[in-house]
Amino acid sequence: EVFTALVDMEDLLDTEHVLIDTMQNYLRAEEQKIEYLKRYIDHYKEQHNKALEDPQLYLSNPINAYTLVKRLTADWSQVETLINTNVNADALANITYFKENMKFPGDEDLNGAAVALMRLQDTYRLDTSSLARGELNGVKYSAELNAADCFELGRQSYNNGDYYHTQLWMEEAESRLKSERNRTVDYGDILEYLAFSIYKQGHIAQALDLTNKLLEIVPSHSRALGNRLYYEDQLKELKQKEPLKRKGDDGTDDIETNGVKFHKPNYEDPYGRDLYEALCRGEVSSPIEVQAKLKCYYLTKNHPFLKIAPFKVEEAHLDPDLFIYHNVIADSEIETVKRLAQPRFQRATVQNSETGALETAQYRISKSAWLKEIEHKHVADIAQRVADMTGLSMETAEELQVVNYGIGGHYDPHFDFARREEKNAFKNLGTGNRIATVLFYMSDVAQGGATVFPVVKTALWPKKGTAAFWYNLFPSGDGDKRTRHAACPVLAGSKWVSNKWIHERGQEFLRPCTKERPPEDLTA
Ligand SMILES: O=C(O)CCC(=O)C(=O)O
Ligand SMILES: [Fe+2]
Repeated sequence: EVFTALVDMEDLLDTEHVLIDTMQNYLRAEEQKIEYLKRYIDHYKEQHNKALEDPQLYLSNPINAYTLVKRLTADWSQVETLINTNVNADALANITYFKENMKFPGDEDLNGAAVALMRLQDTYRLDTSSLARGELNGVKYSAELNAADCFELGRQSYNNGDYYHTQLWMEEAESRLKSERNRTVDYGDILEYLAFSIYKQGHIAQALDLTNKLLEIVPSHSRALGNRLYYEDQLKELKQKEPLKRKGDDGTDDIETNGVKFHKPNYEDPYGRDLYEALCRGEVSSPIEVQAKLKCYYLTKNHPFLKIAPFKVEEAHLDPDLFIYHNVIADSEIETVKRLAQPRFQRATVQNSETGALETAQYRISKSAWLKEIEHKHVADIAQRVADMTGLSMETAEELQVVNYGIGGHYDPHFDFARREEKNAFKNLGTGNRIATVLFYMSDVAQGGATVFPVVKTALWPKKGTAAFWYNLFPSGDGDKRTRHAACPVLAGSKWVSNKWIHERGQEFLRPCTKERPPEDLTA
């Protein structure tokens, strides 16, 4: 699939270019064919009308007698040949060839791109109409969506069983359709999807109203007729039951009405979705007393060279410590890393915590590749810099991972270390767990794409050339649950990062371990 990384999408523009050319050539050939046929018919008509003025006189002329026969034999066979010429055969052959030889998105891509849009809509609370106008948080980026585009987004959501977004997008399609002079989609189709998605969310009376509206337009619509009876029956049944049921007294925050859940956001649960999304929107931060203790400083230890060119370090959180290093990767290094990684990009995988197998998942959408130090001086320099930044040994560190996130690309909250109960691949490496993470930001991101730490309510915003650094483990070797973090969906722009995962072995003297165990509720 191509939608998972923005760089791969660039190839699609080449594909589109070729398709436009093909279409244009085809159209030109069709037009020429029509042009020839028109010329023949003009000629036929002219001669025919002349003959009709005085048929006998016309035919008494041997030339005319001859041309009449010719028109109906030789000329006519040329007309037939022309009519039979398949100008589209060439075009079709071309298209088949391109489909095999160029990068073409498939249904999976269309679905992935639609799901990504829905994720953005939810995370960033984008209102459907603004999105349809091509606006993201008040910034206009693109052309508008027409009714058919909105309808397709609704249809994709419907196929995914996501009736909430089906309703939003079908309603948008309906409102857009009203102002379209050349209607791009059938109103009846919209109503049908709308009615069913509303029914699926538990609003039977409303679904019935919409179905009746559809039947006013298409009285013989057989599915609608069937649905009307069904909805009427359901309503009768429901009337006999208790109409309202309130949940929420049992400790959950969801209120239920006729089987439909209304969600009341909870920004206090560090493992909940609401806090994560609020952090992505930049609406939540750590308490002001916590922020007041944060400092910026120059780091000069770890390497003699740092006395001359120290690292600029900014504390983003203390205990657990999260550091930002400014200007630690050069543009030229970034270019090298991107250039080497891109041809090797694979859809990023995650480890199944039960089986230990690597697999793709909806909760991590990006493309990634791994680079070895021997491949390029710049890759080796970056590893050395990580050693200088952290004071840790790179002996057992993983290769440099390079990542690009596409439309709505993200990585849901996770730990970088392997938890106690996890079957993990690190065991076989014999290098211990991932003691620390260094994450380089290799691009600015226009909107979205923060790295967020819900437990400590901290968001790091990507800035090209900076890097984040934190320890995943306590000195005891226990995983620090407070380091749980996520990559928020990219709303606009392209996000490139690379990371170096540093392992335990080799750090015994650099970060001595302690026997003292942290409290049980902070470890995993
Ligand atoms: O891209 C980011 O901001 C974070 C990525 C991350 O957490 C990871 O790759 O483990
Ligand atoms: Fe991570």
